[in-house]
Amino acid sequence: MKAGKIIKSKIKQATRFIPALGLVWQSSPGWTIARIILVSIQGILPLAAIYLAKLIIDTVTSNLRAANPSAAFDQILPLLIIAGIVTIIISLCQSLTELVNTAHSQKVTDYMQGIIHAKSIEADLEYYENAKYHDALQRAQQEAPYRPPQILNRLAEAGQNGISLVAMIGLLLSLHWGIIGILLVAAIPAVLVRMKYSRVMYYWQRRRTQLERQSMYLGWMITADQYAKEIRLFDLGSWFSKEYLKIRNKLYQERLSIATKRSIAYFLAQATAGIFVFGVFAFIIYQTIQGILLLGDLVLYYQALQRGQQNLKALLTSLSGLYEDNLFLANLYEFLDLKPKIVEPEYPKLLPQPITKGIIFDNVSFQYTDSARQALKNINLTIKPGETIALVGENGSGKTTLIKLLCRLYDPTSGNITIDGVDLRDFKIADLRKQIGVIFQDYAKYHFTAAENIRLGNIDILPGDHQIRSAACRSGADDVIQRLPQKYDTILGKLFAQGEELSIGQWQKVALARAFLRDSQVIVLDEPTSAMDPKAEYEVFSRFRELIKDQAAILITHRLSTVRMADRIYVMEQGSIVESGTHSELIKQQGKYAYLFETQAQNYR
Ligand SMILES: Nc1ncnc2c1ncn2[C@@H]1O[C@H](COP(=O)(O)OP(=O)(O)OP(=O)(O)O)[C@@H](O)[C@H]1O
Repeated sequence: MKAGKIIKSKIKQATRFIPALGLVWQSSPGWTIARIILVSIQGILPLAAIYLAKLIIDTVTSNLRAANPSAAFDQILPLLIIAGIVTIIISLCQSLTELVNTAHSQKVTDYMQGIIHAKSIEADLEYYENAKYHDALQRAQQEAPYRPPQILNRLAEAGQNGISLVAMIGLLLSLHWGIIGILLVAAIPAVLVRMKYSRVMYYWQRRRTQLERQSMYLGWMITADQYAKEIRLFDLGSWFSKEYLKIRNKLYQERLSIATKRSIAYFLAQATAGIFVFGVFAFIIYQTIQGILLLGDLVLYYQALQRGQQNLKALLTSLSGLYEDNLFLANLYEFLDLKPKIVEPEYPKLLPQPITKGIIFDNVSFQYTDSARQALKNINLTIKPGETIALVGENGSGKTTLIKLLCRLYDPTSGNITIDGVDLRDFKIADLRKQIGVIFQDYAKYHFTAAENIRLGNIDILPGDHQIRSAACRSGADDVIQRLPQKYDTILGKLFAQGEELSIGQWQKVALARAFLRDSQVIVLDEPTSAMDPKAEYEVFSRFRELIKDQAAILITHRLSTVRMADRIYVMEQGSIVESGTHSELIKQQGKYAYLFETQAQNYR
């Protein structure tokens, strides 16, 4: 049983390249066929060229002292014409190959990128917070664009060289059977060297992915706009650059050491092969001098030997390259085989519209993978339809984590979350997320137009829809946008031409408009006004109920003055809810909330 499993997994490993060919085919069937046809023609035509050369030389030799030279030339002329045509076709195929390869490569690259994008979108948020995922993604991105088409090329080359080789072997067998053995023995050491160093490189690359990523990270920081201010003010540029070079140098030394050993081993293998082949050359020349072979035969065998050796070398190179590709394809499949833990239910239930009883957290606990502590402990919490609740608590107390669970970015480790009595895990993920409009404190800044920035909150509405402006009016973003040169058509951020940079508070107003646009039953705002000026913040919170219409709302904020209007306030501490009630109830309790509120209020007196 165990042996059977091992054999099965070995076969799976050895045939990894087959699905990769499927990917190449799917990327562009037309270009794939064109590539195969060209490669096949290029495999056969050189044989024809050699054979024509032999025919021409033999005809010339037999007519050397012909009585009628022009008749002899007439005999040779058709052969010359055919040889010329073959040469032209070979050149044509070479040019077409360049064209086909350029077009096909782009198709495959884009197709593979599409697959990686789809997988990245499907992946759980947890993966993005995990270094191993980033390693796998980096390796997959390295291999995806070129390994699959390379496999196709290698197979085609192997086929091409295989065809030529069979013909050459046929020829050389008529000379001496031992020559084939010599050719094989001569070529094998180089193949073994190549296979060995493919493995060494593969495992080295896997070990070093993280270091490669660290260097990329440093390189990115040096060039990214987010870091430009601090790098200049703290004078970090040269230090980052030095760290970057230190890592690159380490990688360079290690890679060079492997490459040097590989070159030496490869040279020794090739030199051995060369000595064998020269022995065979000597044998052919000796036979010709002895008069056993004709001059045409000498040329034929000489070329057949040379070509045969080249073909065999190329064939074995393709096969060992295939071995290498097969090995490195594991990097791609490792990424493509990642399975999301947040899965769709087999029989999804309809999400209630409207929600009547509410959302209930029932004894929910949660621990991040690889973390020693529980981020949430026995959370019990209710959000009734149309109600506004507030979560307050110190940094790291678990507020954002609670929201991540509500949106099923993670599932609870124990306990459950229900909507009208149905577990969140029983709804289609998209249906659930459609009903929750969330803006996290690290909201996205899209370098698109202002209108698109808001519309991304609900891409089901049309680009020119009046709801975009009305959401902007509710968040205070309209005033900002009206002052931009192209108003709602102005590109935000400085990444693209004619882009206009906003202040942090202005970006936040745009993000808030995105949340208002979402046609959801629940709105979750994680520090929605942290960067806004007091006037803007006042405008949002004094009209909050009106702004969110009949949505249920969850507010996370450290500014306790803004949570007074909440129907219920939950105070969190180290993953637990330690107090809950209305503002006045909590003030009366004289507990944690009252203390925090008093402390903040004192600062304003
Ligand atoms: N992806 C993660 N992996 C592991 N631990 C995490 C992860 N995200 C957060 N944590 C930990 O979980 C705890 C709760 O974090 P959370 O972000 O929910 O806090 P918060 O109350 O929202 O804090 P803040 O007020 O600073 O936004 C913290 O101790 C944090 O270190």
